[in-house]
Amino acid sequence: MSAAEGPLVVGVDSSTQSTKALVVDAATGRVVASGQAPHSVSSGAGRESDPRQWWDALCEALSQCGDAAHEAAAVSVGGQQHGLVTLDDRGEPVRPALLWNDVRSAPQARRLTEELGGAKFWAERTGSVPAASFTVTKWAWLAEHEPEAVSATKAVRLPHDYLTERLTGQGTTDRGDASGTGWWASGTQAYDEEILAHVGLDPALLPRVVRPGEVAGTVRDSHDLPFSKGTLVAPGTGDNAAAALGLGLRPGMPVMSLGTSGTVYAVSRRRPADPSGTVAGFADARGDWLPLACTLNCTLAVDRVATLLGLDREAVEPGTAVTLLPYLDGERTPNLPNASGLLHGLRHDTTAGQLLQAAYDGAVHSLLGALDLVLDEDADPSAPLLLIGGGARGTAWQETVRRLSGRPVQVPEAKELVALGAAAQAAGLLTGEDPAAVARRWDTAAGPVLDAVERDEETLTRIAGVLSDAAPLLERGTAGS
Ligand SMILES: Nc1ncnc2c1ncn2[C@@H]1O[C@H](COP(=O)(O)OP(=O)(O)O)[C@@H](O)[C@H]1O
Ligand SMILES: O=C(CO)[C@@H](O)[C@H](O)COP(=O)(O)O
Repeated sequence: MSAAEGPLVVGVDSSTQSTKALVVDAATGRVVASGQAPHSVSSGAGRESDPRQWWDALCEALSQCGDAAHEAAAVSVGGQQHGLVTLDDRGEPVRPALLWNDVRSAPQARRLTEELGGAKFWAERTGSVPAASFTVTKWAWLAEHEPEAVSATKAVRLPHDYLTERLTGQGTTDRGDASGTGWWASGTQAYDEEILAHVGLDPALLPRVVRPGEVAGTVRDSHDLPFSKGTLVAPGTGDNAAAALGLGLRPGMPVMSLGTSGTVYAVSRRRPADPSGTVAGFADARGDWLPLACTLNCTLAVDRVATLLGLDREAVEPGTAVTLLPYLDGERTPNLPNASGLLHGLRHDTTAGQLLQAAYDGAVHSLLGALDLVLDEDADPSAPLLLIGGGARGTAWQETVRRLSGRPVQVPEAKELVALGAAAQAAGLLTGEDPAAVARRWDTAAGPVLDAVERDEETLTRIAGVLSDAAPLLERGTAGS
């Protein structure tokens, strides 16, 4: 492989299932080395991971990159959003982190919304109506169920903050990830002392919010760190905000990400505030906004249906009249945290491949229902939908999105847009450039565009009908759940 033309930077994506690291030539965007290592997530009632696993996975992913990682001049960490990391006075996790897809805090989400002025108050104040994913609801759940853990907590972090702090020794976060906590006011762009006081969280336990383009710190002097001492550390951000950087997004360009979570989002110049709660009014990692809707059931849920049917994930068959709402983990969009999966319309002649197609349709329907809401009114409706995340590699996902959206679909050739976005942020620290401009210079969004096909309104209407008719069942949940 030829020598790099510019300094090397490292971008990290610490997502739900694994950590990916890329070593990138800052001059050209060429990926010089890459690594990946998995994490485990608890099953059963909650979704938890030990943050130390993320660190071990980061070190493993970087060791797969070889010497290149040690030569990096700057690094940035993107991470799964919302997770509640509680640290003791030695900086060790008090308990495993409560992840974004843990729905146990749904009652606290409802209660907090009511106690502090309702959905409109929250949307105007923080940009979002808190669902069970938001960190503030997890803190309230912990206070109620494990008060001893709350007493032992001396620092509260998000997943990307935890990793950044292990590199620099300093507690920092950024506006993108802070905006998913529920205790960051989007109007003032600062921690919201009223909300914090309401949930009994001392602001002194929270990390400093580093500004876009500011250095979060430098790598500490310690022999067991995977970088050289003094390497610059960028603010990092949440994984969706990192992917927005990695695509060099401009307002009006819609993205659909298919991973453990499904997300749809776009960059906006206007601060979002959706009192219906469908759209989370996140900040992006630059200075704009990132209205976003997120589902809990995406690739893992559809893969699970394929496994149950004994099928390869691509073995879909057309012509289904079956509706499958794949809410295996409860759901956030629509907001049905107690829901489970639901099947309707099964006949003697239904094939396994049609059932699998119904699972894809159900997962994509939830995301498309929110797409128009995350786009500004003046966005071009014919702009291609950028399809990213692990699922974007799959033909069945691509074709389902194309058929149900009626839009052209662009699949970037670059696989790891979150890690690339983090790398672009690290490169921006070195060159002084806007990270999104860096990504555009690297041409990271380039990839084939699949032409639009006529939108399958019949399927969308059928799914919406089942969803509406089954609402009481989906709200109630199943016995024992
Ligand atoms: N070729 C493929 N076709 C369809 N799905 C895929 C393919 N490769 C990976 N996936 C899916 O991608 C998911 C992982 O995507 P990723 O975006 O890395 O997830 P996360 O960021 O949530 O950890 C897996 O659940 C898997 O189902
Ligand atoms: O909760 C959200 C967004 O609000 C999720 O998108 C998480 O950020 C997890 O992302 P993945 O691990 O699925 O990429």
